[in-house]
Amino acid sequence: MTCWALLAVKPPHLGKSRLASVLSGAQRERLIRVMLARVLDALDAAEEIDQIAVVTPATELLPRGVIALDDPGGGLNHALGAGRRALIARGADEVLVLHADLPSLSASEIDSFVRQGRHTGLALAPDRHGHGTNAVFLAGDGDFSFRFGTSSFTRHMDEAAARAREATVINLPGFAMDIDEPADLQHFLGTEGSLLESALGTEGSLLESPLTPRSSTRWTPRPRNFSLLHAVEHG
Ligand SMILES: Nc1nc2c(ncn2[C@@H]2O[C@H](COP(=O)(O)OP(=O)(O)OP(=O)(O)O)[C@@H](O)[C@H]2O)c(=O)[nH]1
Ligand SMILES: O=C(O)[C@H](O)COP(=O)(O)O
Repeated sequence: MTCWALLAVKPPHLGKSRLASVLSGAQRERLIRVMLARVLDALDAAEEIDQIAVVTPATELLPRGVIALDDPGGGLNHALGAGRRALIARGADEVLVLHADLPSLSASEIDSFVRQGRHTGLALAPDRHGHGTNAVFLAGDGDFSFRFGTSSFTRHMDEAAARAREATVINLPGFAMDIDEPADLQHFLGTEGSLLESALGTEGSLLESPLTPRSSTRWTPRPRNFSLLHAVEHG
């Protein structure tokens, strides 16, 4: 059984536009790079993942050993569909499609997702709101059209039903917490940040002020004891 992970990443200067109200362009690019690196590290450490491929024109983002796939154009769903077919042609028995903006995803969660997904051969990870989809596990080479975009979780469930496939819905914290909107970043800081503060014995200090829109006061991440923000601020 060969399981490939498949991601899609557009050029970083075009990404995370919904965070433009709280992060500068340079900060958004660094956030994209840091989150991608975290996801790739977790995939690398996962026992159930044999290979990793990324559909992207930004091959400079990828560490050695990660396969870059050409982006055929036509948007995310088309890119992932083409990527999955390319992996099946290379011998993949299973493909785990996941997003690159899951900063708290762990190797053990990836293993758990794949193992649970094998029960029905199709698994979906909803985001924490239950609206988006952050990962899709597919066993075999049966057709499945990716439906990322607005209300993608419902649309993926509909796609499963249309294909007469039973979807296993898996809720794991690292798969649920993607960073799309300023509120997601705030939420992430409120969980991971406070955990870190607790470990450092500095409870309460990291979150004393909420994210502030850049239009009024430029939000300056305080990187003191939070590695993700440190990387976003300092590269
Ligand atoms: N290769 C490739 N990746 C894409 C494409 N569209 C989106 N992506 C990637 O798919 C993931 C989800 O995409 P989006 O939610 O549209 O973009 P985002 O950068 O996360 O955020 P916004 O700009 O705020 O929408 C991100 O990793 C994107 O880089 C595409 O056409 N080609
Ligand atoms: O379908 C979705 O859930 C989104 O398009 C996925 O991308 P995002 O969570 O990064 O917006």
